[in-house]
Amino acid sequence: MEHSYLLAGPLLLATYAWYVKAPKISKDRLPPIIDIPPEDIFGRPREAYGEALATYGPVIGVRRKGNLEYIVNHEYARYVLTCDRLFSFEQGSAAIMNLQPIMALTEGTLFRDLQDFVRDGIVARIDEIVYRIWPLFQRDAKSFIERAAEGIKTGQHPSCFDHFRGTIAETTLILLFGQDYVTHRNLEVVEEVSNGMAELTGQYQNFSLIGKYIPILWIVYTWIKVMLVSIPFGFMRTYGPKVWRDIDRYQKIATSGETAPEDEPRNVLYLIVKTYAPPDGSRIGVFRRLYIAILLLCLIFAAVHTTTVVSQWVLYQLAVRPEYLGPLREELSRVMEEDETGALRLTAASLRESRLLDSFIREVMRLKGDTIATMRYTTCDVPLGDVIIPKGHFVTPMATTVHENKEIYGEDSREFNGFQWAEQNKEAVMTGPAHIVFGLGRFACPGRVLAINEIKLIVLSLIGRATPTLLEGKFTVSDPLNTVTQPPKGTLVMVPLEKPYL
Ligand code: HEM
Repeated sequence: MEHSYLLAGPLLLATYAWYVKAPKISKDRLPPIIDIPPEDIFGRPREAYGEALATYGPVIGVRRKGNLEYIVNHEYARYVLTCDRLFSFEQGSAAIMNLQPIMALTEGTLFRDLQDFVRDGIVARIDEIVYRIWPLFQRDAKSFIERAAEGIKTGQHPSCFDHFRGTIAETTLILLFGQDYVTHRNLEVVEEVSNGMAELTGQYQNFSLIGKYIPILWIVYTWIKVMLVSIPFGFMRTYGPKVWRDIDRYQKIATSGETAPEDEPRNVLYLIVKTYAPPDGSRIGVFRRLYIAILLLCLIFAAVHTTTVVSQWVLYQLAVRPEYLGPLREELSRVMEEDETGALRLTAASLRESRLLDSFIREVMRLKGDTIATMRYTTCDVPLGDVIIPKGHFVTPMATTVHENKEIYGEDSREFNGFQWAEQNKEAVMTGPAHIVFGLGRFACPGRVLAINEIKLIVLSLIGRATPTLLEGKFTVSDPLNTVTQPPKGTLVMVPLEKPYL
């Protein structure tokens, strides 16, 4: 063939591409790839992954929703979650939540910025926040119990999840933007955004056949629906003009030097504007404003959905364990404080004192069956014991092996013991190598202090007025692979107390 030497270039290129792509790790050092059928992954993940780990060793590879994921058991959970140099939180979380385009646009700073704003804008002010939000929880608990009492007569039971998602949405709105944003439409949009982001990040993917079997199609569809329709036409249209004006207003307040720190607006948007105000006095630019919108959207999503879900797990567990109600109500009467008018209320100090409830919440979170909840991504080939996980892959600890580890929790590790953590001084917000509900290490959930306080407010304001029961006497797990963002399935019925505590 004439000029056959011309083929040499493409051939060399192909050989080079093959060399680069081909794993440089010898086959016997790669973790075993285990074929777990999708129906087991989605239907009985704890057992399916647990059996595979027990049979093939502490690190296995499993294909799920189009990705090869490496799963580790309790032995390596701490190492994987805390060694950021080898296992990237940012890349893992962005990819698993379908947020890579946003990460690319924000040059990877998104998660660190979220951490900082939650820490400085929320956690540092938790006492004042609880004082501010207690009346909302009181109001909504009261109205829920009235609706529940009506429901007992008519058989139309109100949804506790929807009701308190509204309360948490309102709290979030106040904390992020301030009281003057609280309108019916704005609240609806917060809930829509929270739902939209939940869809975008795959929280309902396990319920959809396309999501399970043709994940790429599902991702493209939800991206278009949420990013091109819900967010621009919902969030941007409703909040955009006011947020734009407030950024200008806040920038003036932050840079004028005329406002005393105690008179500055006390919301996260102000803190963000103050942080990003250019030192030369110029206006915050359009791209920075877009980034601020992304931060706020992520915070809405992180703050509303998961907390509401966990509050439901706690209430459903209380409904099937009525023996815990007496001590918890006693604790409620003990920790309530009198305000300046003599009325009883819960404060941040009362919530810190609610040690039994704190312990109960920790136990519910430990045993609710989280499986794949925290994600990392290898930044290089990483040796783990006898195997090497190749660069550029997802790695996740199987949370059930951590939370039910017999070496730590004893032979009865799956037995529910609601008050054990009060005796052991382990608070619900404390993370550790044997408790990874909020993740672990530098990127552990920054909002957990707020979340636990909100859950306590919901539970105490309800059990002080009524007794939780379940219509069918039991609940089921709606998505066994996703207990973090899916509430249990069942009908919660609150039976009003004759003599309420509140
Ligand atoms: C019970 C409720 C909640 C649960 C179970 C939860 C759980 C988690 C988990 C597992 C992570 C990943 C940690 C890791 O991979 O190591 C995370 C991250 C995060 N959470 Fe939460 N979370 C909750 C509530 C909240 C709330 C109320 C907020 C905000 C106020 C929040 C803000 C965040 C943020 C911003 C991140 C990303 C971490 C970062 O930027 O470094 N979370 N959460």
